[in-house]
Amino acid sequence: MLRIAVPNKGSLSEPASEMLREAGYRQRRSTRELVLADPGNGCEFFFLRPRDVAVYVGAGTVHAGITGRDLLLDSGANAVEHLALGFARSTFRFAAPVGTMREVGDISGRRVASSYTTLVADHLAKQGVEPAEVVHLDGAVESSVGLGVADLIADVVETGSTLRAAGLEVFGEPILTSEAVLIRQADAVAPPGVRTLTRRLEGVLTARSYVLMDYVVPNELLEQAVQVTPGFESPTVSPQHHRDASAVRVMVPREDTNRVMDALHDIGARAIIVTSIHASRM
Ligand SMILES: Nc1ncnc2c1ncn2[C@@H]1O[C@H](COP(=O)(O)OP(=O)(O)OP(=O)(O)O)[C@@H](O)[C@H]1O
Ligand SMILES: O=P(O)(O)OC[C@H]1O[C@H](OP(=O)(O)OP(=O)(O)O)[C@H](O)[C@@H]1O
Ligand SMILES: [Mg+2]
Repeated sequence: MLRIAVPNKGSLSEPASEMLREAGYRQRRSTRELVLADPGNGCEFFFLRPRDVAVYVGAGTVHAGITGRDLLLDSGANAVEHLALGFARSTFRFAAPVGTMREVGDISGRRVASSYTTLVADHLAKQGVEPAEVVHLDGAVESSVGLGVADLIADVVETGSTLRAAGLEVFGEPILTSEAVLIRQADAVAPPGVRTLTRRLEGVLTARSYVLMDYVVPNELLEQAVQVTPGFESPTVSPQHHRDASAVRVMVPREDTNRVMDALHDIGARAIIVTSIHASRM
């Protein structure tokens, strides 16, 4: 039985379960359930605190798990990133009261508050910067400067609105860009179940980021049209029965859909139809 750890709370929890559901796995109905068997897929899901996922995966008591890249790096666990999952995207940054700090060197001799103290201490050590102290807080880190326990913070930034409300601004280069990731134990060969899980999640990522495009184009314009829609390897081209034209079917990045339709129409393609992909195995 494959054991998979899934965040039970916070920003990662809902989208992680949604992605697993899309990949064909059973997911819990109530947030009170902490373990869920999915015998049809030979899996068991453990709903754990997002911060603890890497600890279990690193110890080898579960085979894989979903967590944030930032949480994985902060954990120091014997686990590695296996597949980036494209949700809960954020940056991890230093921030200080507006107009007070410009670069990472300004942190020397200052107190930095964070929920990710290992990540911050490692980063500063690599930069050769010695803070006075790295203060560990559980959350609401933006309030720590106003309340006088730190001079600056290092925290997750998405829109930046929490920072602004606290009178803080980011400075220096981003420490990290993070997103949800599938992780597995370091230096262990992934069991077959993890390979299936990975393929299924990759299938969801493809279905989310590509559409299927069909169009009809006169044969003398086919090469021009195919240059606009090269697909993954090569588009599928079928002859039209009554005309000197071809029907083309090809995958197109979802974000390019309208630009590509306009370009095809300008070339002379017609009957351009876009379909969402429900599931895929590439
Ligand atoms: N506003 C946000 N936008 C995107 N990702 C976020 C945001 N806040 C936290 N994350 C990501 O979620 C993960 C943090 O998990 P955590 O359990 O702290 O979630 P949370 O949303 O902060 O919940 P809580 O603070 O209630 O425990 C990290 O990978 C972090 O990068
Ligand atoms: O840039 P923004 O869009 O404002 O988002 C970033 C904020 O979201 C998270 O906080 P969360 O709500 O998880 O509270 P926490 O600090 O208690 O974890 C994170 O810790 C930041 O505070
Ligand atoms: Mg949080």
